[in-house]
Order: sequence, then C-alpha cells, then structure tokens
Amino acid sequence: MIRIDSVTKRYPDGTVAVDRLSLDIPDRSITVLVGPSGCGKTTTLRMINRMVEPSEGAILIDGVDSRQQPVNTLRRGMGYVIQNAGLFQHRTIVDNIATVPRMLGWSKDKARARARELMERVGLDASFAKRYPYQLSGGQQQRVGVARALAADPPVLLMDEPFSAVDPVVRKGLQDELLRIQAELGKTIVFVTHDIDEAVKLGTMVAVLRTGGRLAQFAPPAELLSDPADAFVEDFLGADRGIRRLSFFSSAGLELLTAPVVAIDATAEQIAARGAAESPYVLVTGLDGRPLGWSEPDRLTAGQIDVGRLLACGRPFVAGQDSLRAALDCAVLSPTGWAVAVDHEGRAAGVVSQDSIAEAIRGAHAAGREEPKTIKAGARKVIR
Ligand SMILES: Nc1ncnc2c1ncn2[C@@H]1O[C@H](COP(=O)(O)OP(=O)(O)OP(=O)(O)O)[C@@H](O)[C@H]1O
Repeated sequence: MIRIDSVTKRYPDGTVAVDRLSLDIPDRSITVLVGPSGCGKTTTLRMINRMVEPSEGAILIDGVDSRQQPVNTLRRGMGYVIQNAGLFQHRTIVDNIATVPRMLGWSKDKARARARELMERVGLDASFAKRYPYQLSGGQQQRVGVARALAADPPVLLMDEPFSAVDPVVRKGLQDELLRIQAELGKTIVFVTHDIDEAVKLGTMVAVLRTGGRLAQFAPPAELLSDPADAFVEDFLGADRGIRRLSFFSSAGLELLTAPVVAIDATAEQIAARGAAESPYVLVTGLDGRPLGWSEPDRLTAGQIDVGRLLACGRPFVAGQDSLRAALDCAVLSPTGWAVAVDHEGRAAGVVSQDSIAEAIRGAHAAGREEPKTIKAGARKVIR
C-alpha cells in the first residue's frame, strides 16, 4: 500500500500546491486523482516517485518511508506515463519500450523480446516495432508509453493525464485496454485526470481534490455518485450523476418477457397468440434468433413478414452483462419504448419495458441504501 500521510507541498515561491493530504492507495487497483486545473494532482503524483519532495508529511510504501531507499531503486518499482507519451524520437518503438530493461543491464535480445511481448499486450501490431514515434498516431504512441512503463514489470504505475491528448473514440479504447491490462497484471495504478467520467470509469477509488490541494472526497465511484460529500463535489460530478450511477447496477435482475418474441417463420396462430401477450408490439427475430425489428402483431402476415417494414429494434443490451444504464438507454432510444435484451451470441433473450426498468432502478436504489458505506477497494467495477 502507498500511504500519503498528511503531506504538504509548498513551492519556493510560497504556492501551497498540496495541503495536508492523506490517502491510503490500495494495492493492485486503480486510484484516480481528479480535480480542477491547478489543484495539485501532478504534484501529488510526482511526490510518490520523489520527482518532487514533500515539504511536510511522509509517503510510506508498504509501511516504509519512501526517503529511506535510494531514489533510483524507488523509481525502478514505479512505471511513469505522461501525456503525449514522451517517447524518444530518435529510437524505434521496440527500443523505446526496451529502454528501462536495457538500463537494468538486460541483453539487447532479451530486452527486445520483452518489448515485443509488451507490444502485443497493449494492442500494438508487431509491424510497428521498427518504426519511429513520428510514424505512429497519438493513440498508438500512448500505447507505446504504457508498454515502456511496464517493461521492467514494476508493481506500481503512475499515470499523469495519459489519455488527454487523444480523441474520444481512441481514448475510450485506451481506457478499456488499461482496465484489461490492470485485470491481467494486477498493478497498483495511480492515475491523474481532470475528467470525472474517466475517473468514474477507471477508478477503484477516486480522490477528488479541490484548489489548494485539499482532499474533498475519497471514495469508490458509485459512492461518489450517490453521496457527494459537499456542493463542490456535487458540482464537479455534473448534472446527470443519477443516470451515470445506473452504470453500477446490473441488468441481471430485470424481468425479460419472451412472449412478445416471434421468429420470422411464425405461423398465424403463433402471431395471434403473441398479440395477446403483455406487449403492444412483437419483436421479430431471424431464424438464427437475432432481432430484426418490431411490429404491431396485426400488421404481420404469417409466411410473408416483410423485414423492410419492421420498426428498427435499435441497439440491444446484453442481459446480465450490461448495466441498468445500458438497458434504460436502449429503451429510451427504441421506437416502441421497449428495450431488446440479447444473449452473448446476439440472440434475442427477451424484451423489457421502460416501466420494468424504472422498477428495477427503484429496487437497486433501495438495496443500495441498505448496503454498508465502505466498499472494499477492488470489489466493484463499472458494468457499462
Ligand atoms: N515548480 C513550481 N513552482 C511553483 N508553483 C508550482 C510549481 N509546480 C506547480 N506549481 C503550482 O502548484 C499548483 C498545483 O499544480 P499541479 O501541477 O500539481 O496541479 P494539477 O492539478 O496537476 O493541474 P493541471 O490539471 O492543470 O495539470 C498550481 O497552482 C501550480 O501553479
């Protein structure tokens, strides 16, 4: 565990960047530092690897004051990733990634083999190995930055706004990749961002800092969204935190109706029977079970169902895997107001109305109120 123990940083010009900050950063999880510009996020991160020395207080790594070990030893255990990756422009990708192993005295072959293995892990095609950084996109360079930080297999990764300079689609891909890498490798990651959505998506724990480097709240994201500590945190979280909180509730408990689902080769009797079921619409599927579209039952003619005349079924959600937020989104966007649930193979698993989803949300909130406040770090993950 990394313990930030009542740390203050006062720069020589008198600026107090961090003010008596205390945080316990749990192992093998992602802790996000978030807050407005100038609130001391970068300063805090840099105090962990001693690029900046605290003016007061201490940082303990597994109970030992970080000043008790040589700074090089400390940094060897901490990969560091920054915005725009900070790659060496005159080195190939493979040699950029091999930098730290080479510094540690690995042979060139061994370091390059390790670099190639990491390229695959961060989703970079092997054909990039011999290229130079300028021949890669911003998102690809950022992946190289992550691979380079992982090269010597440090237990800790410090990441300072690593994905801020790339477009939203690439950024989402990088975030998903980081979550996957974290699940696979179990690193202790401290991640700085000013983007609260990124913090909520990535963080096992989120520390919200306010200007002056003071801690406003330190909590798992679901708790942040349900119980912001004060008006500052509430404001920082933004207007739709109620909807965003639904990302933490599973769709597993939704009652799916299968009666209103008919296959494209349905008989007249089957269509008539479905018409009497609980929904004013039926969902037509292909012979493979995949949803094709909605229709009112009396508009369907057995044996002659015209797929082109069906109402679009929109994006379905994966029953049990996706969140209540995803299910609600599907229902809101559906022309019928009903969401389509599919299984992992994309076959229709049933349909669900907005009313049922609203009921499930009420149930989830009621259950949430009964839960203990302290959620164990690492015990939760945003569903989708
Ligand atoms: N070397 C320095 N000398 C004096 N003041 C500094 C120095 N570095 C940072 N500061 C000040 O300390 C405060 C915190 O800066 P820091 O970079 O840690 O904030 P931040 O939250 O990471 O900001 P941003 O999101 O804009 O990167 C700011 O007011 C900044 O101007």
